[in-house]
Amino acid sequence: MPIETLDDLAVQGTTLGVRIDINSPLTDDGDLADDARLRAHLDTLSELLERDGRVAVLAHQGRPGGDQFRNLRPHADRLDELLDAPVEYSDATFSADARRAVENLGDGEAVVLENTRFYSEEYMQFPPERAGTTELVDGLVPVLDAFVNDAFAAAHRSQPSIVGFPTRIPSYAGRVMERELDVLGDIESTPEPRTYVVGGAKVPDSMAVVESVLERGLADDVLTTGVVGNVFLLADGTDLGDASADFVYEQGYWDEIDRAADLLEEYGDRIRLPVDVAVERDGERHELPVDSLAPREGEAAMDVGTETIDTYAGVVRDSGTVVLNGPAGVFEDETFARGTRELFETATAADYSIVGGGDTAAAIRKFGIDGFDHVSTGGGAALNMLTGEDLPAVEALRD
Ligand SMILES: Nc1ncnc2c1ncn2[C@@H]1O[C@H](COP(=O)(O)OP(=O)(O)O)[C@@H](O)[C@H]1O
Ligand SMILES: O=C(OP(=O)(O)O)[C@H](O)COP(=O)(O)O
Repeated sequence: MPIETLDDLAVQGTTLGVRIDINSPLTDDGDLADDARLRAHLDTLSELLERDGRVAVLAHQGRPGGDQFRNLRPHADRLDELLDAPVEYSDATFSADARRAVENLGDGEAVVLENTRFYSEEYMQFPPERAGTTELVDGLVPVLDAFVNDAFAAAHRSQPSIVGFPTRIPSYAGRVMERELDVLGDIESTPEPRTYVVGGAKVPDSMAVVESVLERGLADDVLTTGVVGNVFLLADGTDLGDASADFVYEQGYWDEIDRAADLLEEYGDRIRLPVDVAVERDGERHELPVDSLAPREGEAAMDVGTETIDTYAGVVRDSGTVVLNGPAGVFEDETFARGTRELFETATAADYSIVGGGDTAAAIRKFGIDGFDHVSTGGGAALNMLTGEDLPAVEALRD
């Protein structure tokens, strides 16, 4: 069944729940460090407001327990600056206060409701029917006429605010969702050979994708960087030192080492591991080859090393298609930004390049890199889509 879009929605005077993904890097003070994801949704939001809709924005920020798990006030303030319409902030998500804030909207006005993940069920995965009976959905449905899902970056999560509303009220894809589905829908026709560069810190997501693209023969090469690369190195028997291993353990990713070992056994010829890594020693970047690693106490692998960058860059340059998700190191710290900056720059040289992810997009903007064929708002979502997997958000809009 085709998905309905904003072209199919009579917007004027209707109250819309609009799920967007403005999950962004924050400063230590909780301010926005990058607003790329907010800007990405401006088309959808301004269109709905110009068409005299009443917009209740739903969004998440961070993960429970993480240092990026904060309220959405800075996001609301920034949207208020960026949009040509009044945007209020409500510190409630689905309570009577939230409903009041939504009911008080006039035509062409918006309110940003509080971080959906402040509510515990929102961080669980449910089948759509069950998601449609959660408190969040139940609480808001009485004050909404329709739902718009523009949160492509969270489309791989079967969470209440993503898949619940379409079981209850008419639902539509926003402009970001529509564009991403168009561009990413057809990976099998992109030029070969295809190289997937996976990095960043969301190891289970990356592992699932690596498994899928190798199994389906979509990837000719998988280049591992970031924490993902560290996990593969640990799986390969490299002693990365306690600091790197503790980091993986603290994130709860210990099982991923076994998974990486299985993947190396089955597809080792197509998976590349870093041959050197960078640690901080005496306040400076210090590179260590992995075959003679001697990290000292407290030294964690924070970036891929120069030899790895050069080898990977060669593979990337010769690729027909490069799909890239996740920074190669702790790019926020200039000492460890080299791997990310150089690999990302090289990726623009491939015949066809797709990059995605919140932090990935932030890194691209930080380093001023352009020339990618498509910069997706989603990281995990884009990769999932590129594996041919169904995205729960899209299935929910279809049903
Ligand atoms: N070796 C590393 N050790 C610790 N953190 C890392 C390392 N490499 C990358 N990171 C971190 O990964 C984070 C981004 O990961 P992720 O959220 O998976 O990316 P994206 O949002 O693009 O999908 C960044 O904050 C970066 O500092
Ligand atoms: O940042 C996101 O995904 P990404 O890191 O894959 O780009 C989305 O907001 C989804 O967040 P989640 O991975 O905590 O569910």
